[in-house]
Amino acid sequence: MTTAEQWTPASWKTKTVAQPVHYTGQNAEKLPGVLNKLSSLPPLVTPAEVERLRHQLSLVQSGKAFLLHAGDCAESFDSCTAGNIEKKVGLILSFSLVLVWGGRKPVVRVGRIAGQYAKPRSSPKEKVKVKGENGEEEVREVMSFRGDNVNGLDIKDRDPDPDRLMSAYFHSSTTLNYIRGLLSSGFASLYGTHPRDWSLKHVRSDSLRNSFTDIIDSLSDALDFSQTIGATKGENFEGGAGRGGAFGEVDFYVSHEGLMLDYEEALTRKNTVSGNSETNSYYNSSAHFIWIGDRTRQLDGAHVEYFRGIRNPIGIKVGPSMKGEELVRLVELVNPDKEPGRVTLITRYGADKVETYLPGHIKAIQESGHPVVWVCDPMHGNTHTSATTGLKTRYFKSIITELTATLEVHSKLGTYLGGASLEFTGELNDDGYSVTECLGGSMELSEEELGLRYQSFCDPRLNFEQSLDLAFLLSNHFKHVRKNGDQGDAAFSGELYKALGGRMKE
Ligand SMILES: O=C[C@H](O)[C@H](O)COP(=O)(O)O
Ligand SMILES: C=C(OP(=O)(O)O)C(=O)O
Ligand SMILES: [Mn+2]
Repeated sequence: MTTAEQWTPASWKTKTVAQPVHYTGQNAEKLPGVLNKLSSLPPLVTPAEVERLRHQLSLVQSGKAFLLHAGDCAESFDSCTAGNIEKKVGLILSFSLVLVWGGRKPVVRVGRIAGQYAKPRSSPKEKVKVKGENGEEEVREVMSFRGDNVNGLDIKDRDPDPDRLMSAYFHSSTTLNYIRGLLSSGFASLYGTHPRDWSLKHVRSDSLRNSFTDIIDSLSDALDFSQTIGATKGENFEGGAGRGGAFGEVDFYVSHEGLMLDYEEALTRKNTVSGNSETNSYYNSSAHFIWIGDRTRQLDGAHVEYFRGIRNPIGIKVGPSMKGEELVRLVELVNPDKEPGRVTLITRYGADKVETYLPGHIKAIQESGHPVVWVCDPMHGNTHTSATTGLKTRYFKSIITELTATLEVHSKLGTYLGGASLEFTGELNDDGYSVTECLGGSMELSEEELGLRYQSFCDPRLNFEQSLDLAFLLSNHFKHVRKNGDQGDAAFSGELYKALGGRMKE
């Protein structure tokens, strides 16, 4: 292992790269020119914004705020449209509004947006059915789709092309520019939907609809009241009056998996400014927050080497194969000075595995004395292929069961579940309908309906309605904790939870 002194933005190149992308022929020749250009382009985010998020994450860690990390599994260049960005940001704002209402705590919003273009895959190759020259169907093996900044979804476009890295930069910057514009123009309060506009027509069960209606009524009343007395214009968590947040009206941060290290290195900048950021530190300027995936977190690997040298707050995905001692060594490597707000552990085991793995991970970290933010990703351990359609999907009930189980373990061990990491989207199809990628929820989406509007390029996302179901549940939980002072047991197992398919304890 190299020492801290020997870190450079390029020192990862001396290590083994998991999930590598190989450019060949002319594409390999093009790569240095593309990276050179990327390294001279302006940063997408600034050191001061990154420091602000670090600070807010340290508040999450101490239980004073909650982190909502959410968005697409994989963004695509084609879906970078004004409408889609508005719907995605709108859902994050709506979700966080519901949480703030229940928990009376600030929510730190970090979108999986403006750069989430690279995917690790279970297998580097996949088999696809194509029409042969004589019109007959044949099976061909092609490189798996690795996200728009590597190759294309079209099977004729699977060779990795470095021009896509440049495109990723410009699509990220366009997305970010529009988000900044929206939020400094009053989107959060003026153009985002008001809870009273949320339709509950999709909710199949009458009692569930009544419960949701009650929540929406109380939330809307609270909003109307605070607007009437002008409270929303005053001092708030975002630090400053009115539109004083980092992104205008409210703070909003962007994130992606830091998978393509060539790209991350090219966007790494040494900070020369002093005052509101660390002089001479290296910042990744492609996003406020980047994370290491569960497939690329090897202690002696290239990703950990790159991540340990940047100043940004980072996430680490923690799955069932992580050993307790390995987790501590990893956290030690990326945060030797035990700085609060620097490391967020995103656990993703699968609903049935939480009790087996999470307690050991929590105890190992507790004994090490490392400050971390604990976040639950209830999505990635709960993916399966639907037998009837062959599509990847997730049950809403597994998602909420993983969340409940995680909350309970944290409650028992005296740690704070600081956030949720979700794959969801508010995007609509041309006819105004939500995507159909996950099963269940209050709309009781069935296997037969999965194929109707399956638009994800990688993993299945909760749609607007299913996301609000989850927001109501979490919000209810926080309200319960606020009023009763406990975190686990009854808190997440009431009528709402049962009606939405959560697994009740025996
Ligand atoms: O988003 C996460 C991974 O990229 C994804 O779950 C991998 O999916 P795969 O198993 O289809 O490769
Ligand atoms: C790849 C992802 O997750 P994980 O690394 O946890 O599988 C993801 O968050 O899309
Ligand atoms: Mn995913």
